[in-house]
Amino acid sequence: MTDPVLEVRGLTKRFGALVVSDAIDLSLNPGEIHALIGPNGAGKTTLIAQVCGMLAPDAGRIRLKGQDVTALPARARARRGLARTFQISALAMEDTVLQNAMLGALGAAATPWRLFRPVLQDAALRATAEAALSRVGLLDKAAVRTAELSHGERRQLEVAVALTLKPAAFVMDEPMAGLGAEGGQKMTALLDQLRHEAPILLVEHDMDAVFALADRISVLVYGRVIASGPPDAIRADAAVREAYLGDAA
Ligand SMILES: Nc1ncnc2c1ncn2[C@@H]1O[C@H](COP(=O)(O)OP(=O)(O)OP(=O)(O)O)[C@@H](O)[C@H]1O
Repeated sequence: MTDPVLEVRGLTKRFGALVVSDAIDLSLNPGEIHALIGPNGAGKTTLIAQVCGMLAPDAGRIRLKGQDVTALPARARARRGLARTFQISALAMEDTVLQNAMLGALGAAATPWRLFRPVLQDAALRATAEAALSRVGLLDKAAVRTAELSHGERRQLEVAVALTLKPAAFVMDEPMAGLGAEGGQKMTALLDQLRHEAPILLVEHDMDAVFALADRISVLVYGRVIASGPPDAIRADAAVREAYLGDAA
């Protein structure tokens, strides 16, 4: 069996008496989209925050590419290839699409001497940025000011910036939020392709997208994973239907 790219074992987090992550086990394998679903307040955001290093767990371990990263801050995890998108948008609206992608690529290549060079003339950075833009279908907008992009296009650009980091794993927080039907379809098609670049841990409320995309789904209720498996098994799971999906599945 292939080793998981990302592995969570026994992750536990309490806020006072409230157990928000209750001994959670979770893995992300190469090439897969693993969706994390659950009702509001189930603890998805808190779990993701611990995985990415914004919040320290009370107990448990997190491994990235086999290395224990539990004690590392978010930036160090990002440098090791954990790419989080969508929750925090860091796009510079006055810069062009290409400039945003190049600044992302610069972060990935971060060596201090680069700061003394005219960054935007750096051919290697430019090539990395253009490849990422092409991957998400935005290369024809490279010269456009980011403020002029549609909401959906900005989301595509956020994916491109994450791609310039040459990620080992993506953590995506509600990529479909705020996208209309057309934007949602585009994003679904993009994620479908991206899983081959790096596996995706996907938190998403849009059940159509989740069931269309996920190789595996884990269902979180009151901080516990109550079921984990392929979409068909989750759809048929009596406990999941009762706790969460209702008639939606
Ligand atoms: N800093 C905090 N202090 C105390 N309680 C918190 C804190 N952060 C979150 N919680 C509580 O932990 C629980 C889980 O919240 P979390 O935001 O992780 O759920 P979620 O599944 O992401 O929900 P949603 O789908 O609405 O985003 C909630 O009951 C929330 O009120």
